[in-house]
Order: sequence, then C-alpha cells, then structure tokens
Amino acid sequence: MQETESIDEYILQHIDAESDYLKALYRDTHVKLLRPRMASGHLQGRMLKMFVEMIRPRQILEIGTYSGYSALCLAEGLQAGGMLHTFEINDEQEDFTRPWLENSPFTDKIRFYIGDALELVPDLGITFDLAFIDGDKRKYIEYYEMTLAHLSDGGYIIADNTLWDGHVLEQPRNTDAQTIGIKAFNDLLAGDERVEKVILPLRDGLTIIRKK
Ligand SMILES: C[S@@+](CC[C@H](N)C(=O)[O-])C[C@H]1O[C@@H](n2cnc3c(N)ncnc32)[C@H](O)[C@@H]1O
Repeated sequence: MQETESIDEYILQHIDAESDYLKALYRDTHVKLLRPRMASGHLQGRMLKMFVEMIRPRQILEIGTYSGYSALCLAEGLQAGGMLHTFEINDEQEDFTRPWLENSPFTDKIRFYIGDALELVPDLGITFDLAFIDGDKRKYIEYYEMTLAHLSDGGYIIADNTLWDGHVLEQPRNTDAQTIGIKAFNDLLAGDERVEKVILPLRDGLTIIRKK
C-alpha cells in the first residue's frame, strides 16, 4: 500500500499540475458534499483533457456531473466551437455545481442540464463524438445503448469505474446491484462487435470504447 501511495505521489509530481481553480473545487467538494470520492481528481482530470485533445470532438456528452470536476477538464481540452453537454440527475447538486461551472474560464463551452440523461439526451438531436459515462453503475448498459445510438461513427465512449474497486472479480450478492450492473456491462462489451474496446486499470478502471 505504502508503495502504491508513493507511486501515485510520484505520478502527480511528474504530470501537468491541475489549475488553482480545480484545486479549489476539489477542496470545496470534500468540505461541502457527500461522497466526495466520486469526483475525478488530478490524474484522471488531466487524462480526460488529454483524451479530448487527442480525439478533437465537436460535441461531448457527460452522464453524471456531480461537482463538475470532470466537466471542467473535458471542457478545458475542447477546441474552439466545441461544446460539452453534461447531465446531473440530482437537482440538489445544482446550487453547488452551477456556479463552479459558470465562473470558470470554460463556461462558454459547457451546457449543464439537471435531469435524467436517459430521458433528456435523445430529445437533443445531437450526434456526439465523445461521451464520458459516469452515472449510476446500475444503469451502465442503458447509458451505453442510448449513447451509442447518438454517437458518430468512429466516436469514442469513456466509461468510468469499470473495475469497481476489484469487485468485478467477485460473485456479487443479489443485493449488490452496482457490482452486478458493472459486471453485466463489461460482459456485454466483451462480446460487442459494434465497438473496439480496451480497459485501462487507472484509478477505478476506465474503459475506452470506439464505435466502428
Ligand atoms: C461518480 S458521480 C460523477 C463524478 C464526475 N463525473 C467527476 O468525475 O467529477 C455520478 C453522478 O451521476 C449522477 N447520475 C446518476 N444517474 C444519472 C442519470 N441518469 N443522469 C444524469 N446524472 C446521473 C449522480 O447523481 C452523481 O452525481
């Protein structure tokens, strides 16, 4: 464990720093919100930005805004004219998150929606080039099918938490709907010929999916 912590520290000292704004958001998330571990942090945030710079999407979808940390990193990587559409189902989150998004340097590149992405996204009529799936672990298959239907050919999906702290190796209890959901998603993807996929063992597992 000691060794893992040292490597994590080493990595953070040798990659791009997060901005003071993101540092402050991360701190505020931990002070004011329940379940702050849900927020992306320094490493994952820099990686999301890098993915956006590599893929150069015009339209990005995010399912699960929470405090807005990953949204700001995705928006930071967007080229001029690009737009991030980020969805949060919990309306109690709005008072915290909206000011953080609107006071950021990337506010013009972000549309923040309160509501269920599964209901709202199909009505937008937008074709996305990149999607970040980070909502309710029980619904990953539903998010995936909905997103795939609104994704450009050659577009990418990044799904977070797909190793679920190693629980994917276990036989889940009937009541452990989140582990059951993630395992079902991983099993579906493994045999899905519509896409290419790799799993990165970063943080809690990130699956990178490319629509053929
Ligand atoms: C893990 S947190 C997101 C963390 C954030 N993406 C980050 O990396 O900083 C998951 C969020 O998804 C939201 N959520 C769950 N189901 C959703 C849905 N169907 N549509 C939109 N948001 C949803 C939850 O309320 C929660 O705030």
